[in-house]
Amino acid sequence: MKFSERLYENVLPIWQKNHAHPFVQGMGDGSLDKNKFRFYMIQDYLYLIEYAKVFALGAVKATDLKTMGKFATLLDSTLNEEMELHRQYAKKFSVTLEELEAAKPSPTTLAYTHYMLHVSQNGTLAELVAALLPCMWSYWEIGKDLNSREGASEHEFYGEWISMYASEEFGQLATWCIDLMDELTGGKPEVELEKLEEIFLNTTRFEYMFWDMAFNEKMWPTDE
Ligand SMILES: Cc1ncc(CO)c(N)n1
Repeated sequence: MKFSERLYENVLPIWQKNHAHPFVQGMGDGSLDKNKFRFYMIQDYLYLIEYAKVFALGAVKATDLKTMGKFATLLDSTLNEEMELHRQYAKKFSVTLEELEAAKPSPTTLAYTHYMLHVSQNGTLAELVAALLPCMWSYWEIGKDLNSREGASEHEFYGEWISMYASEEFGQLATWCIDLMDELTGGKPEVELEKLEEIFLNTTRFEYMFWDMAFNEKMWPTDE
């Protein structure tokens, strides 16, 4: 069994919870409250600023030019394509770019991005890939799932989100990361694989928490 298949099997129950989450379901059937989506979009923008740095660190840790180039592509597509989607949504909500960048991260956004950056800065390239893989892979799975629903990708508001994450291009980037995970783990001892499994599980858990945070528009409980 490929290591990526083992990772997938391990977290499948959590991914099923992601797909069933009312935030995700609401994007699929178009019923999601736009204020919840607005909250999500701002937090996701802050998330992506930090996430992009993980790709930059991937380029630093890569040991060959091909891998380095691919991380550069991922960095570019995050900053200039994926975040452009968010900027377009922000426009629809009359949120300015200044407001977007000056927004404050929620505890979940802060915890998730700091965990990813901590692993990426202190760990091996395989650990960095284990941390970022659930992000790309689970969004692609959710995108494809929602895209398969009648009319979902044409929805006047959530259609663009669905089309981006279900796209061939996003899928190819996710597939590249899956293959890289398998390449980097070939012949690795079980103790190392278990460490990677735990990192993958942790960011998978954070993915679920991110949907939940957005649905509940959850900031610091101390400010409530
Ligand atoms: C929280 C989160 N995870 C993954 C992605 C996909 O890049 C995203 N945009 N946001």
